[in-house]
Amino acid sequence: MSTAIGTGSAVEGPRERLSVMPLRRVLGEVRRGGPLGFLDSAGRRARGSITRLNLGPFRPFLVTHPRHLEHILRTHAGNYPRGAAMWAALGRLTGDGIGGEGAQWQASREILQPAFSARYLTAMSEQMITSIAGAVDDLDARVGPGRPVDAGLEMTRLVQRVINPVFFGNLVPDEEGDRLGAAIATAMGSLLWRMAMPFVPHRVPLPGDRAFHRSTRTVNEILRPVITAARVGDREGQDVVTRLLNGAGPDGTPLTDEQICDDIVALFVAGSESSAIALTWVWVAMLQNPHVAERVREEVDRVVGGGRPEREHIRRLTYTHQVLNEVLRVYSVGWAVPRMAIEDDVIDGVPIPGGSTLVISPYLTHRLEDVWERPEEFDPDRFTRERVRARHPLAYLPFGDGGHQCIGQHFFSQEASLIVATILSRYEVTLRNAPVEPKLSLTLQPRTPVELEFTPR
Ligand code: HEM
Repeated sequence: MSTAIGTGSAVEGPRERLSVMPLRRVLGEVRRGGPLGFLDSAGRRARGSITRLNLGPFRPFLVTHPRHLEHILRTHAGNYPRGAAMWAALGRLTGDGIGGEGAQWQASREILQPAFSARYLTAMSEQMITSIAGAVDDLDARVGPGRPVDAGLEMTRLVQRVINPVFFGNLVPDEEGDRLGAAIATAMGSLLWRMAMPFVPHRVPLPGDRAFHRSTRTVNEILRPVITAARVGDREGQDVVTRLLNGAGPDGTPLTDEQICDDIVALFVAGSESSAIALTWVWVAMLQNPHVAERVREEVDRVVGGGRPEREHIRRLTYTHQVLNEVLRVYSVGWAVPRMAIEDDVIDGVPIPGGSTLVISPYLTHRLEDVWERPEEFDPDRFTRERVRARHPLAYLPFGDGGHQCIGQHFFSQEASLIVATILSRYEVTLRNAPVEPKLSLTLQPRTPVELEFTPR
């Protein structure tokens, strides 16, 4: 067996160049194991080679090997923008700024990036800690022995409380922030049909259309007055709304209210649900691996002690961060990252016609046997500094890579470590419904609601 991919940048290619998965095999695998069973089987057969999936009228290339990812996301990124047809529907909700491509995207990215830099987030950590402590105080009233709660709902609440000050400063009360998050989640869910059938014209009604219009009305009702109020304010805050107000588009003119709204919604869409699901997986993974949970708890006790976490604890929670990394390896919430080839190209000897869709799958890259030893095993020690350095940089990409790499990765890492530390320093946590299996949707989600029991320590 070749091990070259696992040893730094000397990357050996896959055994075959191109494999093809015919429609009858695709259908057979979906019938047997559902969409996730199909994905697993496609990954096992491909073993890193580029695979053409025959899904009827839609024939994307599935790409998983780090060397091929480097070609698409780094060295030839100009030929591979976002823009796969299925994503066009989402554009109705998120606009053409940070959720898009081209000059407007670039302008939004430049405005927003400083609000998510490690440096700024460190400065914001006190506020994050206070938001999390407040949200965990609220949780206190609902939990106790024999009173399990739905982890997905609770993690969503926590994530929204953390987002609120960073996005809106003090402009939106928590309850309105929760209502906004819920409306955006509904709008996104209601687009599933449009994403699955991008060829259906908008004048033809599809399920979800009404819910989409209702929830986007709610989003506007909440956001527009906030933007109007911020416009006439002193505009000195560092929150996302103020930064967008003070920023400019590619032609140097200020962003319109609609563009600001779109960028805020795009940030919610990209950051809120993914973080809540990832945090839900954190509890599942820890509690299904008690030796890991024990090590995390021991670290939290040693670093944080009995009180509230503090800013300087964040970087000292090294094992906790390794666990977060391993969770995102095994449970890659963003399991697919689509791209579109503009012009004909050749990747590692495989011709890619212009106009093709390519689906990069971090979920499958994170399971390549030539890169990861015993990939099915949950082992946070894969993320010690030395072992990370020894791997190809594109062997691990839960937050994507290249120009569109996730803007919120430090945000997630900081909020997640603080949430885990705050909860573990106050409660014993148990999982009531193990084992929890994943299912494939727009994101990789738990198949059933995750029930957690919190017992005060
Ligand atoms: C566990 C949590 C998260 C995961 C797994 C995740 C995953 C990803 C991935 C895979 C991409 C790349 C998409 C592409 O290349 O097309 C991405 C982009 C993005 N993410 Fe995240 N994300 C997470 C959290 C967040 C958070 C907390 C925020 C903001 C608050 C955020 C905001 C964004 C934005 C704005 C983009 C688009 C960046 C661009 O196109 O320039 N994400 N994310």
